[in-house]
Amino acid sequence: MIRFDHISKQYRGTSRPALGDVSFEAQRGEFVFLVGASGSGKSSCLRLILKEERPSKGKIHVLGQDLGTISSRKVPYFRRNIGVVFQDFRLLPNKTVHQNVAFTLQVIGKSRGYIQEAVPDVLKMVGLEGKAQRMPHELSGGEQQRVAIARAVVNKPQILLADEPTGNLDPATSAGIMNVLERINAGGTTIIMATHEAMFVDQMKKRVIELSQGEIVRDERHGGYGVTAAIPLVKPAPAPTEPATVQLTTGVVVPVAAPARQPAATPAAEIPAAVRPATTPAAATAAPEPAPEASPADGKQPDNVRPITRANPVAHPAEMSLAERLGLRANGTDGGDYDDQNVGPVK
Ligand SMILES: Nc1ncnc2c1ncn2[C@@H]1O[C@H](COP(=O)(O)OP(=O)(O)OP(=O)(O)O)[C@@H](O)[C@H]1O
Repeated sequence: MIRFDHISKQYRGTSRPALGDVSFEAQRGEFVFLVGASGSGKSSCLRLILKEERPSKGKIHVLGQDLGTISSRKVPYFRRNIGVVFQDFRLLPNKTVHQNVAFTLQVIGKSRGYIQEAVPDVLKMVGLEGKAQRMPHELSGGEQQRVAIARAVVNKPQILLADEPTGNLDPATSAGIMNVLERINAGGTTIIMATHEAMFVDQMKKRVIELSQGEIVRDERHGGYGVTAAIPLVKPAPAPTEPATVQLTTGVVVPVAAPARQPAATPAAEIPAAVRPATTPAAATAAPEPAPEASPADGKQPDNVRPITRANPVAHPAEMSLAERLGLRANGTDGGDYDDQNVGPVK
């Protein structure tokens, strides 16, 4: 389904490769965690699978196609088989939940009737029934991510790529998102997820590929997070006397109140605003699945929020629109009626 054969990737202007001689194969229906320290090459792998980047060496096959042979004109068609979810949700802020999800289907030319049926179905699946007419700013961070997941899978892609989808969310909200992803995977969708979430990786016992400085250092069938991939939290959550838990659909019970990683010495107040999360997720309370998270009514920043910790923040080309990144339109083509440039976190 996805095969990397001796892939190296060196970005222009850099002195060392982001990926060096990476080979792996993911089978249909697998759930694969990509773990590794910041800058180890996880996002680069996802971008290569999506053909957003080209390898410097080696061959990549996705869904039976050699990506090197797909012309730029055909890339949007290729990407229709791949859903993508980002850490920062990337919803269209001026469109309702329904319109955000319908967007995927409109761009690929589905009929109004099809869209009217498909969107409520997928919103129900992600636990957002009754929220179709809300605007993104009226949703909690977890709910916004559910919208983004609904948008990614409404087209029933064979592969879902998730780049730190819980990176801006507190543990309880993240557990809800992981449940949604597990359900999608149980339906047969292959999921490749880059993450720093030690807790879920440890509990879910899925395949784990660990990268270190662009090389695969571990590929375990039912692995855990490991020690080398850890990055610190901004601020430790208060230690509960009796940890709250959330049960994943696999039956795994995950503690939600305690942080999975080692706390950092830096207090939250000292973290510059620029590296704080762009959203204000709901408080870390154990909510029964699949109830979506409550919106943070008081506007207070929860204690156990992680910053967007990128050692080398790399922006995607500014000129690349949402539709292009979602694989719905060829790079640089006309935006048509879709106002898709104005994307990003809405809180
Ligand atoms: N477009 C780019 N241009 C130059 N260097 C890049 C580019 N994209 C990534 N890199 C570099 O490649 C390396 C791997 O980056 P990548 O984003 O794949 O890591 P990552 O494991 O996803 O990190 P994080 O956990 O922080 O998201 C880093 O050294 C990064 O600086």
